[in-house]
Amino acid sequence: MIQPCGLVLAGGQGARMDGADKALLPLGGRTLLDHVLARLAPQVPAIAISANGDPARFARFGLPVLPDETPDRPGPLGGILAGLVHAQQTGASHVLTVAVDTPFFPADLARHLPQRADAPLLVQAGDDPHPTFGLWPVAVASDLRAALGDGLRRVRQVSALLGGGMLILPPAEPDPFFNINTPADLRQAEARLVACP
Ligand SMILES: Nc1nc2c(ncn2[C@@H]2O[C@H](COP(=O)(O)OP(=O)(O)OP(=O)(O)O)[C@@H](O)[C@H]2O)c(=O)[nH]1
Repeated sequence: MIQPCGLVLAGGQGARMDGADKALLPLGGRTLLDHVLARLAPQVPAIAISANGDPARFARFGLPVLPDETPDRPGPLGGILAGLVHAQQTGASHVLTVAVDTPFFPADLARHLPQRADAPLLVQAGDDPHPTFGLWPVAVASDLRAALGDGLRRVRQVSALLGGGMLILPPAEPDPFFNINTPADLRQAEARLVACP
């Protein structure tokens, strides 16, 4: 059975959130990163945080903070590549990525992982793809680096290039993959927490 290293994608510009560091935004008295780590920790043997900038802001979490491998090219792929390099160094075979702005993601996500995966598998719930959630074999690190060097930026595009597929989950209500991009999304998430604490 695959025992992936968990990787929280926590970089980005937060442009739709007025430039806020989304990982540290408060939701129900805890940060988004607290929520996501609490969901992920029971599902994987180890976790790292993927983000550029000063790692000291995440010091209290006591986890490795990985700068993007390609900081000059924004987007999750540079973070995923950093996660693959880190996982390789720790002896893990795969990385399971989750997005810090998606605090209600399934608490049983890892239960849906296959017995083996030689190419990336991106999560899809029903008909909706969620490419920041995925299972990546560390063996694709050099091909991913090459794809980034060729200027590719979209997770789905690169996954397809690497022979990847989809990890299909059943759709659920309320949507576990509701993600927080704007102040209005954050208010909606607060209301959801109040309705189902
Ligand atoms: N490590 C890393 N993660 C990223 C980067 N860009 C986005 N992410 C993460 O990928 C997920 C989806 O990010 P988006 O909402 O598309 O982008 P964003 O930059 O956070 O927000 P916007 O600027 O409003 O688009 C979030 O979990 C982000 O933290 C990046 O350059 N590096």
